[in-house]
Parts: sequence; structure tokens; C-alpha cells
Amino acid sequence: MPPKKANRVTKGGKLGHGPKWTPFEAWNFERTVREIIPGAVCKQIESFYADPRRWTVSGRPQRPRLTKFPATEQDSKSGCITDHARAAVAEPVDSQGVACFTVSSAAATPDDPACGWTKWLEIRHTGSADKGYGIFVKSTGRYEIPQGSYLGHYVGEIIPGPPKTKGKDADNRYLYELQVGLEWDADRPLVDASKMGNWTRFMNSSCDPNVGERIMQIGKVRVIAFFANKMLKSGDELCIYYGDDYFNGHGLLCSCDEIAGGPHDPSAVGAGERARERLQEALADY
Ligand SMILES: C[S@@+](CC[C@H](N)C(=O)[O-])C[C@H]1O[C@@H](n2cnc3c(N)ncnc32)[C@H](O)[C@@H]1O
Repeated sequence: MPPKKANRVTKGGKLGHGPKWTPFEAWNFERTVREIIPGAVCKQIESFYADPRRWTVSGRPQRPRLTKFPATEQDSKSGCITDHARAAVAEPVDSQGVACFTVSSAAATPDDPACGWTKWLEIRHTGSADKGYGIFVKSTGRYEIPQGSYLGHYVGEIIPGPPKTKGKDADNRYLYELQVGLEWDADRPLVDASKMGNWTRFMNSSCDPNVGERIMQIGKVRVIAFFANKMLKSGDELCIYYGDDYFNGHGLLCSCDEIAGGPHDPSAVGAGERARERLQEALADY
């Protein structure tokens, strides 16, 4: 069955940042996504980690039976399949503005196991004007995604760093800095998901994140891979931790600060460290 044609959320939609803006508008759906990882390599990662059998419904989460993640070029194997995960498009599914992604590759259908995440995750508005859209484990079902599961990887255009501090590109909030050497260097490349990318660009930040990221090497390609830091259940919003400078840099207030009582609330301090520790713990077996 060919994939359904995407029904985009268009200009003038009620949701998003302000009355006319939706995050989908910023995307150019017609252009091919230039992924950090070529589709073939991407499939290799998915074949390791995106086995839907690991994502069980209610009560009986299976511990993933994983081979070791190829952490170095030498460890990695070549020869993976197609590139389903190239571009993601947004498709509204109900009148509440709930939207879910479907993968636009001609080879993929929503039932395709390679697109397993579409079954469990949805994008919807968080209800907060500041936060905008977010990624949630679908509440239509009782899903449990085990701690340590590979969830996806950040995709976007690769542009030279450092981030612009002036001009129209200075407020690009979808940049991910990509470490290429052992050290962070000033002209590190950036992965820009403002115009193209996949669902991971909708993950919001939390000071108590349930998703951790790791920059990994698959073959000759760097991947910003996301893993569940803890068991994710239906209704949970998937959040990473953007880092200590993100909100200050963009002149924004993190919603966690509001909840916890302000930017200097002690509970917000050390969030980066906690996020790293939790990721270590989640991936300890791999
Ligand atoms: C990478 S985008 C995430 C997706 C975004 N919510 C959207 O609708 O496109 C980052 C933006 O989301 C919002 N955001 C994410 N986490 C937030 C938080 N904890 N508090 C407030 N705003 C947040 C901010 O506007 C931020 O610039």
C-alpha cells in the first residue's frame, strides 16, 4: 500500500507559536532531507535498535536483546537496506490538533516495522504557548518503551558553525552542535533542523529529561542518537535536556523554572549532570 499523502498543517493553523505560525510551515517538504547519516547507514542503526518487538504494550516490557552498538568505525558493519527514515512529514489526525508523522519514502507504510516509532509516538501541542509542540508516547494504547531503547537520531541540514549571533539566523532554535573530534572546537558543524529534519526536532527540553543523547560513530558518519533514559509510558512527553546555555542564549525562560520556582531554584542546578548520569545508567549494558 502506498503511503498516505501528507495532509499538512498549513498557514493560519490555530496551534503553534502565535496565531499564524506552526512549526511545520518552516519546513520545505519538497526538498530531500540531507541527513547526517545516509539512509543506508540509518537503516543499519534501526535494524540494531528499532525492533518493534522491544516496545511492548502494557506490563511486559522486554529487555532489548541487543548486539553492541558499533561505537567505532572498526566495529561497524556495512550493508543495510533502504532509507525509509529520510524525511518525515506532519499529518493532523484529529480535530484536537493531534498530529502524527508518517514517513514519506515511497517504500514505507505506517505498518512497516522500520517505521515502528510512528506507532508509538505522536506530535501534539503541549498546551503551553512557550513550549509549542512536543513529542509524546501515544495515549491511545498503553505503551511502554523500555529504558535504553534507541528512539531515533537528529536529522537536518549540515551547516558550518559556530551559530550566528547576528542577523535573521541568530534565533535559529533548531540547531544541534555536532562534535566531530575528541574536543569541542569553535567551528564545529551544526545540524540545522529548522527547515528539514525528522520528528526529533520537536523534542522539548526538561530539567529532568527522560531521553538522553549520544554522539556516536557509525561507519564514517556521526550520529546524534537518542535513547530512553527511563521507561517511557503512554502520555509521557519525550524530553531531552538542551544544555545550560540554550535558554539564556535565546532569551527564553525554561518552563521547568516556572514550575520549580525560578531560574535559581536549586533543583534546576545540575540538570546537565543528572541527564548524563541517567544516560550512562540506561546504556550501561550496551
Ligand atoms: C527544538 S524546538 C522544540 C519543538 C518546539 N516545541 C516546536 O513546537 O517546534 C525548541 C523550542 O521549543 C520551546 N521549548 C522547548 N523546551 C522548552 C521548555 N522547557 N520551556 C520553554 N520552552 C521550551 C522553545 O520555544 C524552544 O526554542
